Amino acid sequence: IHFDDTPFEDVFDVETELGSGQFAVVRRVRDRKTGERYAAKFIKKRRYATSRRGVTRQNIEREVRVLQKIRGHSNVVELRAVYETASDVIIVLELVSGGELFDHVCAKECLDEVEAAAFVKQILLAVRHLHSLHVVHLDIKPENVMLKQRGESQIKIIDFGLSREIEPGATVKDMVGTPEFVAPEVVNYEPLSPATDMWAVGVVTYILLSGGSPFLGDNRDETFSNITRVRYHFSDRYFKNTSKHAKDFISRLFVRNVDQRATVEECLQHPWIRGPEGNAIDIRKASCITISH
Ligand SMILES: Cc1ccnnc1
Repeated sequence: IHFDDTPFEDVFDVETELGSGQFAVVRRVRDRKTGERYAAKFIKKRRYATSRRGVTRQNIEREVRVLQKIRGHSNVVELRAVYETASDVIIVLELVSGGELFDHVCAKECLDEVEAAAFVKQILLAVRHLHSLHVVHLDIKPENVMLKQRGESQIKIIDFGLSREIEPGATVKDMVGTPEFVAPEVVNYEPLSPATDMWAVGVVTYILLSGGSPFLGDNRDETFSNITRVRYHFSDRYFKNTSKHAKDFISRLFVRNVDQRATVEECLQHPWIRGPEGNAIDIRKASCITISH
């Protein structure tokens, strides 16, 4: 990828803001020469070691290293270039403009199993790609999954700000992630692993099928207590007509013991994903192609 010293402003016109976080803002930019549009993530650099503002160089370099390592999968956002100014590091990414999966779900309140399974299958394919490279995402949630194009079914995981490389056998302990999506080992400050991502896939699946969050409490401590006690249920209101395959898929992920929790491979082999639901979008796509002849 690009690392030469051409100033960012000489190459791109900055257009609209796409999103912002604690120390980063994502803006849509346009390459003046080619007209191509990208998403540029401006990460504020930490000025002094003692400061709590901005991101440390170590963490910025980790995100760039992960993005470089995982390039080349259709469900993972593509890194295009990295620039640096006095105050920011600018990560130029492929533009994913279909909106958040979260908004797509909200628009429908919840999805039918066919559509949910097709989205979950793509998330599993992206997670399998990460885990095969010994990368764990550690912040899988609907806000970090976007539709490539509006009205299409291809999704991309877009944010790797908390991701890290975990070599097999190495242990990482950190209190990272978004409370309602974190696994018991995160709450208990025990070693994190690829299994930590799989718990989050369970939470996303539960939300896609019901519109509700399985462990969310009235406050952070209650949420954490629900998680460590694996306290959730399939309310009849949303799960009465949900297949037993879908419920079994989720139950295999909400397992406190990381050694017994389903892996990404086991999830991809699960009947709910391999069954008609998991492939329905492909079938539907295939059928609409035949219809359009
Ligand atoms: C927010 C975002 C991030 C990456 N690519 N497109 C959009």
